[in-house]
Amino acid sequence: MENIEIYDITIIGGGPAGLYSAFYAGLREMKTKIIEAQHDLGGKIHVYPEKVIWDVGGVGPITGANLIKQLKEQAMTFSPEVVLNEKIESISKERDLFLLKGASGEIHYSKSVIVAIGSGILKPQKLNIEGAEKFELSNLHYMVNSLKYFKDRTVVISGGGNSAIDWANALEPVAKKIYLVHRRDCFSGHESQVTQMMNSSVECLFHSSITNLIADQNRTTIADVEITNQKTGEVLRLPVDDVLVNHGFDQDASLLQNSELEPKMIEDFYIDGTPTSQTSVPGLFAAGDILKHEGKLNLIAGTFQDAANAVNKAKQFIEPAASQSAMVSSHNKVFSERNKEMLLELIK
Ligand SMILES: Cc1cc2nc3c(=O)[nH]c(=O)nc-3n(C[C@H](O)[C@H](O)[C@H](O)COP(=O)(O)OP(=O)(O)OC[C@H]3O[C@@H](n4cnc5c(N)ncnc54)[C@H](O)[C@@H]3O)c2cc1C
Repeated sequence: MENIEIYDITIIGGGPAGLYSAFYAGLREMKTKIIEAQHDLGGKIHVYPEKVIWDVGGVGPITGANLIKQLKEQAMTFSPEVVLNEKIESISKERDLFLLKGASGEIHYSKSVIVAIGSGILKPQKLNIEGAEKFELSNLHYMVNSLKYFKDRTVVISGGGNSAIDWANALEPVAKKIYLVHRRDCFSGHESQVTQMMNSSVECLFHSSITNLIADQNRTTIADVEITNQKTGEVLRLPVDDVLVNHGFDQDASLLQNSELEPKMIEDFYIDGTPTSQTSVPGLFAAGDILKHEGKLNLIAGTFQDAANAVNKAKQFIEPAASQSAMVSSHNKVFSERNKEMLLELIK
C-alpha cells in the first residue's frame, strides 16, 4: 500500500449534495476527492437546465444551468480532486481504509466516505410502446434541453408528477398548444404548480395514456399520437410536433447492493440515516436524495444541510478532537486573504 494516495474524504456523486460536500470538506481542511459517473458535475439538475428554480435559499430565480455553474464554482474553492466518468461499483473496508472500486478498475482509498448518489445513475423511464426508441432521435423527448426548440409547437406531455407539471407550465407560454396526458384524475405535483397549470391553456386528458405513436411518411418522426381513455375505451388521435415523457427515473441501486458494507436501508434503495447524515456503518456518511431521515427535505436546499452534517461527522470520525462544525465562513481563517481582497474592493 506504499504508493496509494489516501484521501480524508471521498464523495461519491457530483450532484448538489456532492458539490456542497466538496466545498464544506475544503472549509474543514480535509483532503477531498469527488467521483462522478457522468462526464460532468451537476447531477439531476442536468435534466432541467432551462427550468427556473426559485426555492434555493438566498439565490434569486436561477436556471438549472446557472445553478450548476455556481455550485461547481463553489465546490472548486479548495481545489478538490475531481474524477469524472467513473462509476463506483462497490465499497469495502480494509482495516481503517475504505476501498471504492471504480468501473475503470481503479481503487480509490479514503478514510471516510460520503454517498451522495441521488437516485443513482439517471435513466428516465421509457414510454412502453414497441419501437418508440426510434423516435428518440427526432421528436420523442425525455428531457427539455432548450425551451426555444418548443416555440410554436404542439406538444403532448405524458405524466402527472412534478416534472410533467413543471414542464407543462414552462412550455405553455412558448408552445402553440400543450396537452397533458395522465392516467389518473389528480396530480401528485406541488399545489401551486398544479393550480397554475389548471388555470392555463394546458389541456389535461385524465384517465388516459399514450397507446400508439404514428410515424410520418418518412417513418422517422411522430406525426400523430393515439391516446386511450382507460375508463371509456375512447381513442383520440392528435397531430403533434413533439412528445415529452416524464414518467420518472429508474433507480440504480447497484452500488449499495454490490458492496460488502451493508448500511441500513429503506425500501432496498435509500440509506436509512440520522438527521446528522450518519449511516449504520461508522465512517460512511450520506447526503442528498439517497439519504432518508426524520426531517428530510428532498430539495436542493435540503442537500446542503445533509452535506455539511456529513462532512462535520466525517471530520470528527477521522479526527475525534476536531470541533463539531466549521466556523462560519466569514470568520474562517481559510478565507481571510480573500476577505481582505473583497473588503479592499468595497472601500475603493
Ligand atoms: C425535473 C426536476 C425538477 C426539480 N426541480 C427542483 C426545484 O425546483 N427545486 C429543488 O430544490 N429541487 C428540485 N428537484 C430535485 C433536485 O434536483 C434534487 O433534490 C437534487 O438534485 C438532489 O441532489 P443529489 O446530489 O442528492 O442527487 P443528484 O442530483 O441525483 O446527483 C447524484 C449524482 O451521483 C452520480 N452517481 C450516482 N451513482 C454513482 C456511482 N455509483 N458512482 C459515481 N457517481 C454516481 C449521478 O450521476 C449524479 O450526478 C427537481 C428534480 C427534478 C427531477
